[in-house]
Amino acid sequence: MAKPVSVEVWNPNGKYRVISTKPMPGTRWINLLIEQDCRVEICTEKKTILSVEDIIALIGNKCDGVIGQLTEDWGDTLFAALSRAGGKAFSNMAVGYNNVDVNAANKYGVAVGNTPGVLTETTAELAASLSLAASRRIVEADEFMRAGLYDGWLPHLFVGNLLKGQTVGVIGAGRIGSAYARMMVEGFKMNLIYYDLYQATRLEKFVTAYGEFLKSNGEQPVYWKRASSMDEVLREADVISLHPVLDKTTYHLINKESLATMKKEAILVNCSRGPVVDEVALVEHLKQNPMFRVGLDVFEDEPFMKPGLAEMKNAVVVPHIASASKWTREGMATLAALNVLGKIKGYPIWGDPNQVAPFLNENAPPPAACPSIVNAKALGLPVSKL
Ligand SMILES: NC(=O)c1ccc[n+]([C@@H]2O[C@H](COP(=O)([O-])OP(=O)(O)OC[C@H]3O[C@@H](n4cnc5c(N)ncnc54)[C@H](O)[C@@H]3O)[C@@H](O)[C@H]2O)c1
Ligand SMILES: O=C(O)[C@H](O)CO
Repeated sequence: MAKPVSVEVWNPNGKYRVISTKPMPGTRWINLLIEQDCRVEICTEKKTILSVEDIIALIGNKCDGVIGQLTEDWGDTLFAALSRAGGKAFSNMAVGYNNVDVNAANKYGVAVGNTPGVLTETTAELAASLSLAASRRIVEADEFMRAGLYDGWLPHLFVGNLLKGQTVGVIGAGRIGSAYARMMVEGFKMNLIYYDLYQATRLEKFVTAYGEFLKSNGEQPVYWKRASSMDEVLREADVISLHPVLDKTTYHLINKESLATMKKEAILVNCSRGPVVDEVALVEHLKQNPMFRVGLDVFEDEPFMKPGLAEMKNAVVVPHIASASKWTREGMATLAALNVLGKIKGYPIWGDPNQVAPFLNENAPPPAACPSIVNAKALGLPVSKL
């Protein structure tokens, strides 16, 4: 039998039992659930990553919905347990849902929510931060300073790359990739080359208009290009940032061969998912090419790094914090809670998961809809007319 798991309970007499596998930032998400007659149980176990057995114990015999995390393995076993407990709703507190077997959820009729939009700018800002940290060698220089090694200005000390006028490459120009591209183009006047399965029309229009604005001010304009292959981006760009979903088509998209295609002094940033990069090949490439630099927020075997990565001076590494701003994390919690609540209450699905602002307005009640359910079509759930 699974060990009991410690929880904090809110509104013990609520009609619907909703579980959150982790404490989440803010209190709005808790209040929204309580106002709609939910008993909210928040797992307070100390261990960071809950096992499938821990979550089965949390679900118990009666559970209407679960808010879970990207570190959890939501497959057949958990959806079967949730379904047995009468649950019909699950939401990841994340936009990515590669940890969720959506087919298994469909089999048990469980709606799967995610949290798009609210983390777009925050995540893009971290990708921009990593681009700068890597190009200007900020972490290396900080370590040098703290080690007491600075004994005076030198012409060669921590020389890095200038971004202005260089080319930024974006692989996966969806919400986050496009927001990052705009920051790099507008902030640093970089040219853009991107690769995506779909045309990023709004992004193209933005770069065209910004280029015209610069030209009209007598400045060097910026340009964009949609690449016909990922290799074109790898060959031409000076800074390359990865923003695709993780699926079969993007697993090890960056590998030994693709790394060899990139410029020797290029910068690679990954704020998508670790397995998009073959990390063993990356470590080898970093060893062979000391002027090649990376900024990584995500890792192939989180929470671990592949051997050798931690020793590489040309790598900047942070622990999957790209969406970690207060506003975003509270908003993610709210969207996840409203996905679960909406399904429990039988609400329809919000028409455009890219426009979630009405759910985030603290001064008005949220719309009676589920903000983002990824398997809405498969489950035949109705779309809101709001
Ligand atoms: N590090 C973090 O904390 C963090 C935060 C938020 C999101 N993410 C990751 O970023 C991903 C993207 O989020 P988003 O909101 O921008 O999603 P999105 O769906 O708006 O964008 C993903 C883009 O990837 C493109 N794509 C899919 N397959 C591709 C391929 N084979 N080659 C090139 N492009 C491809 C899609 O067409 C789409 O435009 C999420 O799925 C998640 O895994 C990570
Ligand atoms: O997919 C996501 O949302 C991130 O990885 C966590 O913010």
